[in-house]
Amino acid sequence: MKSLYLDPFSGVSGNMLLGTLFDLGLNFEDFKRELAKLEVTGYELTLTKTAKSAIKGHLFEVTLSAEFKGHHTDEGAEKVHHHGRNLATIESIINDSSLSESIKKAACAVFEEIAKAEAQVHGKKIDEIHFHEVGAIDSIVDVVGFFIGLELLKIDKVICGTLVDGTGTIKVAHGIMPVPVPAVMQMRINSEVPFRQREDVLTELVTPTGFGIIKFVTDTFGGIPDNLVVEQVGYGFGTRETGSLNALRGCLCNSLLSNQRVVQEQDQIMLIETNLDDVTGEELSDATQILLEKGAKDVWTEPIIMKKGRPAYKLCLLAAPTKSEELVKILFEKTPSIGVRQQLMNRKIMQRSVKSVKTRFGDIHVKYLSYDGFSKISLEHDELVDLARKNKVAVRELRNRIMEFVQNN
Ligand SMILES: O=C([S-])c1cc(C(=O)S)c[n+]([C@@H]2O[C@H](COP(=O)(O)O)[C@@H](O)[C@H]2O)c1
Ligand code: NI
Repeated sequence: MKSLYLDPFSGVSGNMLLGTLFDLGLNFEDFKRELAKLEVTGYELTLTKTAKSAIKGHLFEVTLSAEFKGHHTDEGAEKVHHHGRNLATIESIINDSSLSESIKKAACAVFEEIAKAEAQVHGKKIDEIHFHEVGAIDSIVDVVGFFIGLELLKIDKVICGTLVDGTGTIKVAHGIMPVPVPAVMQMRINSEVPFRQREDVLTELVTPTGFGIIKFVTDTFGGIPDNLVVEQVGYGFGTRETGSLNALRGCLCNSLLSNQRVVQEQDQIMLIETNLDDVTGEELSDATQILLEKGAKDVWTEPIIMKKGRPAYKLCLLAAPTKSEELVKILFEKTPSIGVRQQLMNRKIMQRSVKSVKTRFGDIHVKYLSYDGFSKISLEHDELVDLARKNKVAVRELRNRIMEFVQNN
């Protein structure tokens, strides 16, 4: 399970997102080959490996080819909105391509989000919003390109920290706009995207394209979860001069499972419990999901009968003691609970190391476990199920075959 952690300490834009993916190893040639499936012409891509504030990273830029440059002028707002490509045109360019269905769906959803915001801001209908020539090509490359990048890098999940914008105003083709720019402010309505502004940076750090992508693609907002190991760090530069490092930092993370080695045979764990007689099934499921995402080692519910014969649930979770405060807060926020019980427990655990093993059915993570002279192995179940499906074999049979292979090699 590969996750991309984004740290937008200096905001986010389409080219910063792509620069970051290139710095994390996205291959430029593979990227261009995939992007060509859009069959859009009139642009050139530049990827520069450079350093800013002595930090090395990648700068990704989209420029219009000479024949298109001639047509672009600094038009007024009305003209900008009546020339170029509207949402429907952009969606048909994407949907008529031979890109994967998931890229098409994701890119269209982001364009729809941005166009809706622009329509609201400018008081127009969504189909009246036209991305002018530069903006259209640039945005198509950035939005579609980002999802191509995620697919090529085989990223399963995106986690993002707080978006940091500047303050003040910026000058665009049709006037002066406040920062955060209107389309970004519009997309922030009822969104969970964490956002703050730097008073010392008097320009835009979060662009509509950057915000639209982050809002759609992010699975979880917050810090890097405890169960992830950072395996690679990359920087994608922005083009604005901000007076400090203008970059987006990305970290490729893997679940601890991939390179975990636990040597101690005992530790301490916190058991947190709360009894709930007024919770809905929806709230319970939501709370369970969030607690797991935020680092609980396990979360489960037990049916109980409470005072006055009330059928109820006990929501229980196990967590590292250092995580308990954060998780208790989530329990209070996400359920009707007004009190929780905590017990610090001694835990016995098997020593373990995890290795990726190549088998003729495919790669699988194997856990090697030992305790006081006794040892055993176990296979990562989700991967086993995937391999069973791919190889059209029953899970049980595949487990036996892989276990036999691992034990004999
Ligand atoms: O051209 C228009 S209508 C326009 C609207 C807005 C609003 O917020 S509304 C913002 N901008 C600025 O244009 C550039 C390009 O943005 P991308 O997201 O395409 O990179 C950026 O500075 C926007 O804030 C233009
Ligand atoms: Ni606009």
